[in-house]
Amino acid sequence: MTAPVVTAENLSRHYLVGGGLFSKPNTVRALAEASFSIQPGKTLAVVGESGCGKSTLARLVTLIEEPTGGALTLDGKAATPDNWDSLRDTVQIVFQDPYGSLNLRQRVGAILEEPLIINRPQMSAAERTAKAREMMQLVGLRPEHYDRFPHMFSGGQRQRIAIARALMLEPKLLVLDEPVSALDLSIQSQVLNLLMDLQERLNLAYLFISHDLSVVRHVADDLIVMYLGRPVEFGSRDQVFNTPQHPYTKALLSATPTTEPHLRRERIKLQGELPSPLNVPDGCPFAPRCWKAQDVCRHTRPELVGEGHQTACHFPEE
Ligand SMILES: Nc1ncnc2c1ncn2[C@@H]1O[C@H](COP(=O)(O)OP(=O)(O)OP(=O)(O)O)[C@@H](O)[C@H]1O
Repeated sequence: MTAPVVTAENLSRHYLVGGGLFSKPNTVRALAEASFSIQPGKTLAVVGESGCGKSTLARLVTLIEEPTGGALTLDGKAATPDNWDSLRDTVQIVFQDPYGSLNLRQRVGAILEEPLIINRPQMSAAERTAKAREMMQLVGLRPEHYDRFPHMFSGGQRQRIAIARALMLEPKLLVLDEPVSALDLSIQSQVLNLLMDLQERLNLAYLFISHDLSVVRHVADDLIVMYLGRPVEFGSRDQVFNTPQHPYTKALLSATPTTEPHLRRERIKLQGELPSPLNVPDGCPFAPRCWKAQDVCRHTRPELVGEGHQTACHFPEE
């Protein structure tokens, strides 16, 4: 088995908010104890409702923020702030909104070449241009697009520019943070197909963050389901979609439209609101909304257990 491109062990991030002269700050537990690894050429999807910690995880893996706990290994090297600069080429990110993530005053050529100017100062202008043109072709942009501005493109094409920019430094891992959520449904599948094609050609590892399980079903090899900053289920795509073990996963899947009869489920309507990450329940974080919850769930937090397919639940589905 080849070495994973990224390994996270109990990766955690909390934030201190509020507080003042006479009051202590509160702790927001944005991400707690996330563990996973991704092999070259494979996709790990992270799913969950808004606020469950997906973007926090993306920021930690792309070395934008430091974890407050746990360890991250990129390309076989422990990632600590001391060596972040040497690891930045390994991982790049594509954001949800290509309009917001591209500099609208720059032409496509300049957008693509900027990472090389910063990170490959030894490269000549001609080499940078050649690389930009190569990446444009790889993502399906035409040569004449090199001199155009982002506002002259459709949403799908802008996301192609963002993907090309992310590939300029030849990363081994792409963090895709809701990469198709802002696109029309008809364009989503084009961009997803492009991403899958690039993965195969370049043997890229993907950390694919999404709230949309129907998108995830197309792209994921493995899946982490997050709830209130914690992984509650982990498994292969087939394990999680065909035999979900955590009640929260079942509820999410029941709300996902599918054309496959064997995956259709009776709709489970979750009661109550997602609790605040400022006030995470003592026991299982899902207990206040869970129809199976017993006393033990309200007092003892279940660990993620299992061989391969793992669940953090005292009463998992059989
Ligand atoms: N810098 C910060 N300071 C304080 N709290 C934060 C900070 N960043 C994130 N949080 C909180 O951490 C929790 C997780 O946020 P995060 O953005 O990771 O969730 P998410 O799953 O990506 O949600 P969304 O899909 O809405 O972006 C949220 O409750 C958020 O308010």
